[in-house]
Amino acid sequence: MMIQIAPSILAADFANLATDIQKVEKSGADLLHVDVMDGHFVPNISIGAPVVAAIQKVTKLPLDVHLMIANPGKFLDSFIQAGANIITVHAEADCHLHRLIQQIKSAGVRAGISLNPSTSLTVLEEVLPDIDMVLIMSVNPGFGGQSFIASSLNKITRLKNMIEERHLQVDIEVDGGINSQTAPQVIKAGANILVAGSAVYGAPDISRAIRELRGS
Ligand SMILES: O=C(CO)[C@H](O)[C@H](O)COP(=O)(O)O
Ligand SMILES: [Fe+2]
Repeated sequence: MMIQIAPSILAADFANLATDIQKVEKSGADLLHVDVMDGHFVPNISIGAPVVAAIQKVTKLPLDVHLMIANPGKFLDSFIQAGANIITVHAEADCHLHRLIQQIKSAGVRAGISLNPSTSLTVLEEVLPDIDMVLIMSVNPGFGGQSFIASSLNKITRLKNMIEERHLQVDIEVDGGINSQTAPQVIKAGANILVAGSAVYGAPDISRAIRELRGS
Protein backbone atom coordinates (compact mmCIF):
# COMPACT_ATOMS: atom_id res chain seq x y z
CA MET A 1 0.00 0.00 0.00
CA MET A 2 1.19 3.56 -0.76
CA ILE A 3 2.52 5.36 2.28
CA GLN A 4 1.32 8.93 2.76
CA ILE A 5 2.96 11.56 4.95
CA ALA A 6 0.85 14.16 6.73
CA PRO A 7 2.98 16.88 8.36
CA SER A 8 1.30 18.36 11.44
CA ILE A 9 1.22 22.15 11.48
CA LEU A 10 1.21 22.04 15.28
CA ALA A 11 5.00 22.10 14.93
CA ALA A 12 4.97 24.95 12.37
CA ASP A 13 5.54 28.63 13.11
CA PHE A 14 1.99 29.97 13.58
CA ALA A 15 3.20 33.49 12.78
CA ASN A 16 4.40 32.27 9.37
CA LEU A 17 1.87 29.56 8.67
CA ALA A 18 1.47 30.07 4.91
CA THR A 19 5.25 29.87 4.37
CA ASP A 20 5.56 26.80 6.60
CA ILE A 21 2.67 25.06 4.81
CA GLN A 22 4.17 25.79 1.39
CA LYS A 23 7.48 24.40 2.62
CA VAL A 24 5.98 20.93 3.28
CA GLU A 25 3.86 21.11 0.12
CA LYS A 26 7.00 21.71 -1.98
CA SER A 27 8.82 18.98 -0.08
CA GLY A 28 6.46 16.17 -1.08
CA ALA A 29 3.85 16.01 1.70
CA ASP A 30 0.66 14.13 0.75
CA LEU A 31 -1.75 15.68 3.25
CA LEU A 32 -1.70 18.53 5.76
CA HIS A 33 -2.58 17.45 9.31
CA VAL A 34 -4.43 20.13 11.28
CA ASP A 35 -4.72 19.60 15.04
CA VAL A 36 -7.75 21.24 16.62
CA MET A 37 -7.67 21.31 20.44
CA ASP A 38 -10.28 22.86 22.73
CA GLY A 39 -8.77 22.83 26.23
CA HIS A 40 -11.53 20.44 27.39
CA PHE A 41 -11.09 17.15 25.56
CA VAL A 42 -7.32 17.70 25.74
CA PRO A 43 -5.34 19.95 28.08
CA ASN A 44 -4.27 22.38 25.36
CA ILE A 45 -5.83 24.92 22.96
CA SER A 46 -4.69 25.25 19.34
CA ILE A 47 -6.73 26.58 16.43
CA GLY A 48 -10.31 26.51 15.09
CA ALA A 49 -12.33 26.60 11.87
CA PRO A 50 -11.39 30.18 10.80
CA VAL A 51 -7.74 29.14 10.62
CA VAL A 52 -8.68 26.03 8.59
CA ALA A 53 -10.60 28.28 6.16
CA ALA A 54 -7.56 30.55 5.80
CA ILE A 55 -5.17 27.61 5.29
CA GLN A 56 -7.38 26.17 2.58
CA LYS A 57 -6.71 29.30 0.50
CA VAL A 58 -2.92 28.91 0.54
CA THR A 59 -2.47 25.19 -0.25
CA LYS A 60 -3.63 22.47 -2.62
CA LEU A 61 -2.83 19.76 -0.07
CA PRO A 62 -5.88 17.90 1.25
CA LEU A 63 -6.67 19.09 4.79
CA ASP A 64 -6.69 16.26 7.33
CA VAL A 65 -8.48 17.79 10.31
CA HIS A 66 -7.97 16.02 13.65
CA LEU A 67 -10.65 17.22 16.07
CA MET A 68 -9.54 16.84 19.69
CA ILE A 69 -12.63 18.57 20.99
CA ALA A 70 -15.63 17.83 23.20
CA ASN A 71 -19.05 17.86 21.48
CA PRO A 72 -17.58 17.52 17.97
CA GLY A 73 -21.07 17.35 16.41
CA LYS A 74 -21.65 21.00 17.30
CA PHE A 75 -18.68 22.09 15.18
CA LEU A 76 -18.69 19.70 12.20
CA ASP A 77 -20.51 22.10 9.89
CA SER A 78 -18.01 24.87 10.50
CA PHE A 79 -15.07 22.58 9.63
CA ILE A 80 -16.90 21.26 6.56
CA GLN A 81 -17.56 24.87 5.44
CA ALA A 82 -13.91 25.71 6.13
CA GLY A 83 -12.84 23.17 3.49
CA ALA A 84 -11.71 20.10 5.45
CA ASN A 85 -11.14 17.06 3.21
CA ILE A 86 -10.91 14.51 6.03
CA ILE A 87 -12.51 15.06 9.43
CA THR A 88 -11.50 12.80 12.31
CA VAL A 89 -13.43 12.74 15.57
CA HIS A 90 -12.40 10.96 18.75
CA ALA A 91 -14.46 7.93 19.76
CA GLU A 92 -14.14 9.09 23.39
CA ALA A 93 -15.63 12.52 22.64
CA ASP A 94 -19.18 11.50 21.63
CA CYS A 95 -21.51 8.55 22.23
CA HIS A 96 -23.24 9.02 18.85
CA LEU A 97 -20.40 8.14 16.49
CA HIS A 98 -22.72 6.78 13.82
CA ARG A 99 -24.55 10.10 13.59
CA LEU A 100 -21.29 12.06 13.34
CA ILE A 101 -20.01 9.80 10.57
CA GLN A 102 -23.25 10.27 8.63
CA GLN A 103 -23.02 14.03 9.06
CA ILE A 104 -19.43 14.13 7.76
CA LYS A 105 -20.00 11.76 4.84
CA SER A 106 -23.24 13.36 3.70
CA ALA A 107 -21.20 16.53 3.11
CA GLY A 108 -18.85 14.59 0.80
CA VAL A 109 -16.00 14.71 3.33
CA ARG A 110 -13.96 11.63 4.33
CA ALA A 111 -14.67 10.44 7.87
CA GLY A 112 -12.11 9.20 10.39
CA ILE A 113 -12.38 7.91 13.96
CA SER A 114 -9.50 8.37 16.36
CA LEU A 115 -8.69 6.27 19.41
CA ASN A 116 -6.63 7.37 22.41
CA PRO A 117 -3.90 4.96 23.52
CA SER A 118 -6.16 3.57 26.29
CA THR A 119 -9.21 3.04 24.04
CA SER A 120 -9.90 -0.47 22.77
CA LEU A 121 -10.36 -1.29 19.08
CA THR A 122 -13.71 -2.85 20.01
CA VAL A 123 -15.40 0.58 19.82
CA LEU A 124 -14.87 0.36 16.03
CA GLU A 125 -16.76 -2.91 15.67
CA GLU A 126 -20.09 -1.43 14.47
CA VAL A 127 -18.79 1.56 12.51
CA LEU A 128 -15.75 0.17 10.68
CA PRO A 129 -17.65 -0.41 7.39
CA ASP A 130 -18.87 3.22 7.43
CA ILE A 131 -15.59 5.05 7.85
CA ASP A 132 -12.67 5.93 5.58
CA MET A 133 -9.90 6.05 8.17
CA VAL A 134 -8.92 5.08 11.71
CA LEU A 135 -6.41 7.33 13.47
CA ILE A 136 -4.44 5.44 16.09
CA MET A 137 -2.99 7.86 18.65
CA SER A 138 0.50 6.72 19.55
CA VAL A 139 0.83 9.42 22.24
CA ASN A 140 -1.77 10.86 24.59
CA PRO A 141 -3.31 13.69 22.57
CA GLY A 142 -2.73 17.33 23.43
CA PHE A 143 0.91 18.07 22.64
CA GLY A 144 3.51 17.64 19.93
CA GLY A 145 6.98 16.31 20.57
CA GLN A 146 6.06 13.37 22.83
CA SER A 147 7.56 9.88 22.74
CA PHE A 148 5.94 7.09 20.75
CA ILE A 149 4.03 4.56 22.90
CA ALA A 150 5.38 1.15 21.82
CA SER A 151 2.16 -0.80 22.47
CA SER A 152 0.59 1.13 19.56
CA LEU A 153 2.37 -1.25 17.16
CA ASN A 154 0.41 -4.28 18.29
CA LYS A 155 -2.79 -2.22 18.18
CA ILE A 156 -2.10 -1.23 14.55
CA THR A 157 -1.47 -4.88 13.60
CA ARG A 158 -4.74 -5.98 15.23
CA LEU A 159 -6.61 -3.18 13.44
CA LYS A 160 -5.05 -4.14 10.11
CA ASN A 161 -6.22 -7.75 10.65
CA MET A 162 -9.71 -6.57 11.59
CA ILE A 163 -9.93 -4.54 8.34
CA GLU A 164 -8.58 -7.38 6.16
CA GLU A 165 -10.78 -10.05 7.72
CA ARG A 166 -13.80 -7.94 6.82
CA HIS A 167 -12.48 -7.14 3.31
CA LEU A 168 -12.77 -3.40 3.95
CA GLN A 169 -10.81 -0.47 2.53
CA VAL A 170 -10.00 1.69 5.55
CA ASP A 171 -6.85 3.78 5.91
CA ILE A 172 -4.80 3.42 9.08
CA GLU A 173 -3.26 6.70 10.21
CA VAL A 174 -0.86 6.90 13.13
CA ASP A 175 -0.18 10.10 15.07
CA GLY A 176 2.38 10.96 17.74
CA GLY A 177 6.10 10.42 18.10
CA ILE A 178 6.65 9.40 14.46
CA ASN A 179 10.27 9.83 13.37
CA SER A 180 12.84 7.96 11.27
CA GLN A 181 13.11 5.23 13.95
CA THR A 182 9.38 4.64 14.56
CA ALA A 183 8.16 5.14 10.97
CA PRO A 184 9.44 1.79 9.60
CA GLN A 185 7.88 0.01 12.61
CA VAL A 186 4.40 1.51 12.14
CA ILE A 187 4.55 0.85 8.38
CA LYS A 188 5.47 -2.78 9.07
CA ALA A 189 2.59 -3.02 11.56
CA GLY A 190 0.15 -1.85 8.85
CA ALA A 191 -0.21 1.94 8.99
CA ASN A 192 -0.42 3.74 5.62
CA ILE A 193 -0.75 7.39 6.68
CA LEU A 194 1.93 8.81 8.99
CA VAL A 195 1.46 12.10 10.83
CA ALA A 196 4.66 13.86 11.84
CA GLY A 197 5.08 17.26 13.44
CA SER A 198 8.49 17.65 15.08
CA ALA A 199 10.20 15.13 12.78
CA VAL A 200 9.24 17.21 9.74
CA TYR A 201 9.40 20.82 10.97
CA GLY A 202 12.42 20.16 13.16
CA ALA A 203 14.44 18.65 10.30
CA PRO A 204 17.22 20.63 8.58
CA ASP A 205 16.09 19.20 5.21
CA ILE A 206 12.29 18.75 5.06
CA SER A 207 12.22 16.93 1.69
CA ARG A 208 14.71 14.42 2.96
CA ALA A 209 12.82 13.97 6.26
CA ILE A 210 9.58 13.26 4.36
CA ARG A 211 11.32 10.78 2.03
CA GLU A 212 12.89 9.03 5.03
CA LEU A 213 9.55 8.74 6.84
CA ARG A 214 7.95 7.29 3.71
CA GLY A 215 10.82 4.85 3.35
CA SER A 216 11.66 5.87 -0.24
O1 LIG B 1 -2.45 15.10 17.47
C1 LIG B 1 -1.35 15.47 17.85
C2 LIG B 1 -1.08 15.71 19.30
O2 LIG B 1 -2.21 15.48 20.03
C3 LIG B 1 -0.26 15.78 16.82
O3 LIG B 1 -0.75 15.50 15.53
C4 LIG B 1 1.02 14.99 17.07
O4 LIG B 1 1.45 15.08 18.37
C5 LIG B 1 2.14 15.40 16.13
O5 LIG B 1 3.30 15.80 16.80
P1 LIG B 1 4.67 14.95 16.87
O6 LIG B 1 4.89 14.35 15.52
O7 LIG B 1 5.65 16.01 17.23
O8 LIG B 1 4.46 13.89 17.94
FE1 LIG C 1 -3.01 15.02 15.36
